[in-house]
Amino acid sequence: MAPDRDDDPTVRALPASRLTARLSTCRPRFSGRTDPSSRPHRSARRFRVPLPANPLPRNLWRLRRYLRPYAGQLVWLLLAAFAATGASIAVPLVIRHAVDGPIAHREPTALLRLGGLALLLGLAEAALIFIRRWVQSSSAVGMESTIRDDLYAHLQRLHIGFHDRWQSGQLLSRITSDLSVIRRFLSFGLLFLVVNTTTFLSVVTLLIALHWGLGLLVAAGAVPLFLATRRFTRAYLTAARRLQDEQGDLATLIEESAQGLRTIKAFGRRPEMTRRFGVGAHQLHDTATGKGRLLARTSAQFDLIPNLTLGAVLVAGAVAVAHGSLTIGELVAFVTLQLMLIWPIESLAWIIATAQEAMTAADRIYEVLDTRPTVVDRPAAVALSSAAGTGRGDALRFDEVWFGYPQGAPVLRGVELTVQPGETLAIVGATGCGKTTLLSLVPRLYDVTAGRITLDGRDIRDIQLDSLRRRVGVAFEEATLFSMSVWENLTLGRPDADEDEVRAALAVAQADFVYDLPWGLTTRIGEQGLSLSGGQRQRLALARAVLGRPGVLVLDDPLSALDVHTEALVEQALARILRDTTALLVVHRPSTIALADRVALLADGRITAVGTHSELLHTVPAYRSVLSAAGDTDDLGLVRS
Ligand SMILES: Nc1ncnc2c1ncn2[C@@H]1O[C@H](COP(=O)(O)OP(=O)(O)OP(=O)(O)O)[C@@H](O)[C@H]1O
Repeated sequence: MAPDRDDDPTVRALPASRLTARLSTCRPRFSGRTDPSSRPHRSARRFRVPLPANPLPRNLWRLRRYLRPYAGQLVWLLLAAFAATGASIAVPLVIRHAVDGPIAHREPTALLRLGGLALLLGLAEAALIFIRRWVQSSSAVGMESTIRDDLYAHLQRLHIGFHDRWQSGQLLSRITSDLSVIRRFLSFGLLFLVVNTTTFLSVVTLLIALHWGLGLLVAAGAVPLFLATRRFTRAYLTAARRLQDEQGDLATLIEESAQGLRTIKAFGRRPEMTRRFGVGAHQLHDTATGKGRLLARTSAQFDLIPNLTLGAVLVAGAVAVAHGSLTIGELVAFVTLQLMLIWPIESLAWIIATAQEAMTAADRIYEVLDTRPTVVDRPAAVALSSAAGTGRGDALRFDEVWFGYPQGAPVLRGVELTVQPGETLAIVGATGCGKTTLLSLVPRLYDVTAGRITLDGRDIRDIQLDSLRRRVGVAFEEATLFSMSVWENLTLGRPDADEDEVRAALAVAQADFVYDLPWGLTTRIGEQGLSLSGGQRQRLALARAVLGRPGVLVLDDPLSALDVHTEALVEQALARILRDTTALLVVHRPSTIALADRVALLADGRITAVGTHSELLHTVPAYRSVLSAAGDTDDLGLVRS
């Protein structure tokens, strides 16, 4: 049975417009950072997982659970496929009877009957192939979408540390092209493997039954096929993997170029990026060509072997007919049956190639699925009673907190800090000292390496994550907005928020501009909110954080992108919110310190001073120097007064 040519990856040309969608993946790669103090660039961290010495389809086999819901359909599919093969095998046997019977004895009525039977068999085969394809498409697509749902849900569960390490282009390609490779194998490759093997065995058995000597000659063709297959599988697995690695690299490059287009253009780096892309694309082209040639070489051997045996059978068959040990009808049937073996043998290289690609694709998918989330609910974790919106606030305490990123020196080294209920505490420190890191620990984006953080006296790891994150409102300096409506962006953490709450949050963040957007709150904002200015994005992110007045607010320099006038207005409104909320603010600009009741100075991974702004200004020289480095003296004067 011939594989559908459309699904043969070596046959189909890849339109350029579908490049990103089809870009495949590589394993996560990590090369370590040369400078541990610098923020790592995600694409620079790479690690390669070497191919196992004896690659086994273990992970592909693990995917069988996704086949289970389609077991009934698969049975029908196989029955239809086997029946179609049976019908096509029966035709040569009918021809044999026709040649040795009605044709030899000139009996037109019997010939007509046998001709009609052959026609019916042909029609039955066509109908069965249609049924097989119909069932095949629905089960394969359903299976693919279930695996995709699971993978996406798992990615959402995984901790931030995982996403720090993995290039998003790699994840994207796993969830798109790797799954397509697996679908292609499960729906076509596997089916053809089963059907073609069965066809081969049944036809060879029939051939031996027709004439054992000639039959064994055909069966002997399997030996060189087996040897060629062994050589091919090993080499192809390596080539397929290399290609997927390079596709992943290129996908990442395209993704980063698209995201950083403004920077690339502003710095006039277009030619350099084009050159880098050219190098990657060229390498990919060479690897793909090498892989294609490997397949072409093996396919040629697979084409040659059945044709050589066919030639040998014709000569030996003619001799057998001459000696009377074979009738002409038997020889015609023998040769017709043998012709049926050509495609199953020729397609073997394609099937093996598809299987190899599916094996590596399954490996890559399980590299993600097998990663366990490390930031999870403890078994006895409790849900917080909903105090959000009551204005009660919670006491937040950092108790001898240590934290370091993997493969880096500790960023926080025994932080001791208490934020009283309803208090606003500002964290000040030199750039890169760990302020954002400290904030990220509160909603448990990362877990502390040692020590503990408590909320109302309870270790935050003993609080259910969902419940903790509902209580803690967060806005980071880089305001991330999604390709959704303004409303959806605002209510991301509070889908149950009503219109009044949204209006109040927008008022606090001075983000009323959203009502002037073409469709108001239903306006869809572009990818990452790019159609909005930096200040507008920041105000929306702030509104999202304060929506529903969370008990704890964690804000990372929330006003940095605002002009002085808007900043003053936001500060006024925010001050009212902060009055009865426990808040931790990272502050870069001295003017924002006015929002805080107290200030803590973070230096060398520790809190080295805590007090009111004026206390620190007068008594801590390091505080003065951090602030004067961050703002002008007017700002300091403003706060001082
Ligand atoms: N995801 C990460 N993986 C590894 N290291 C990181 C990561 N994020 C930050 N770091 C490192 O941790 C240190 C503290 O970074 P952090 O962003 O917390 O500093 P910061 O005080 O907020 O800086 P800034 O004032 O410039 O915003 C830096 O050395 C940084 O390179």
